[in-house]
Amino acid sequence: VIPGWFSEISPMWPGEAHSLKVEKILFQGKSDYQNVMVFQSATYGKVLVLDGVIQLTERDECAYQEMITHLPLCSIPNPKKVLVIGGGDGGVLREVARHSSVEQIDICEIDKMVVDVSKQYFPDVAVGYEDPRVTLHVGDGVAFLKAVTEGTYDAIIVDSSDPIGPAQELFEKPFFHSVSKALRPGGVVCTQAESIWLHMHIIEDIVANCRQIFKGSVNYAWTTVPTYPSGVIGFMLCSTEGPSVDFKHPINPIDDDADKTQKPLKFYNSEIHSAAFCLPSFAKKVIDSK
Ligand SMILES: NCCCCCc1nc2ccccc2[nH]1
Repeated sequence: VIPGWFSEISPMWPGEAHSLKVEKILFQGKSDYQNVMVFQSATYGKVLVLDGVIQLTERDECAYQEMITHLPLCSIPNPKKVLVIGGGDGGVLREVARHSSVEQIDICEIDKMVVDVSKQYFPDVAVGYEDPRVTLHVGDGVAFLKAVTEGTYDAIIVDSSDPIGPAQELFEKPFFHSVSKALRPGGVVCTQAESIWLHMHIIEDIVANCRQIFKGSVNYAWTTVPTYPSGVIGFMLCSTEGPSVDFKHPINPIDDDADKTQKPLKFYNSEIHSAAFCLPSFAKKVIDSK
């Protein structure tokens, strides 16, 4: 360990580790589910770390939060009821709130400490909780979805950490099945779907499961997030049988929809929406063949 530096060492990305220069450790705790740490970095603002894995930094969180939210919500007309699984930092809530058609935002986060730490150290991210449409459920997303009435939601966003730890079940087939049942016909789901450089096997399994369960569209998109391993992270976009969804061409462009009281978008726009679905050949070969 180099003094003054945090290195993201994990068996999920063997032989490599992204490092950030640490100015000051601001919080360290252990919840019922994971170790939670916040530190002030030298160049990426404050950083949230769960079990040694970087979850967000103030400097680049906009890329991930905006893409995971607007890729699904800009692909359907008038989303009204939205569910967020995970995402305890509140950043996805902040982005969902930009859509004036949305009437109800439910969030189910398993770890209360993540919510409390985000509100204390990342106010510009946790601002999402202030929207009156938001209801927070602290609990396991798997159990929450089992209790949801069929066809309730227009969109579900699964903002999970990685498959090692509390989020493991959110990458498995039964969970995708319960997501499908909770969505209306032509409803959409967007999940955190790892890195094409590091996790092609995980992605292969997710795509195969999604194609079996979601009878609408199934697409993989990706974006750049400098502080995630390999500097990229992907998203699984799926729709249920019903009114067709073309994820690659946004029909509900947020560019002008943005609510004036909120800060402008830093990353997402309709061009980068379409570009996100362009894949390198090694990934296309696996994803399009499943
Ligand atoms: N190794 C890539 C990890 C991606 C993590 C995405 C993410 N960031 C989060 C912050 C708080 C709660 C859930 C979260 N999920």
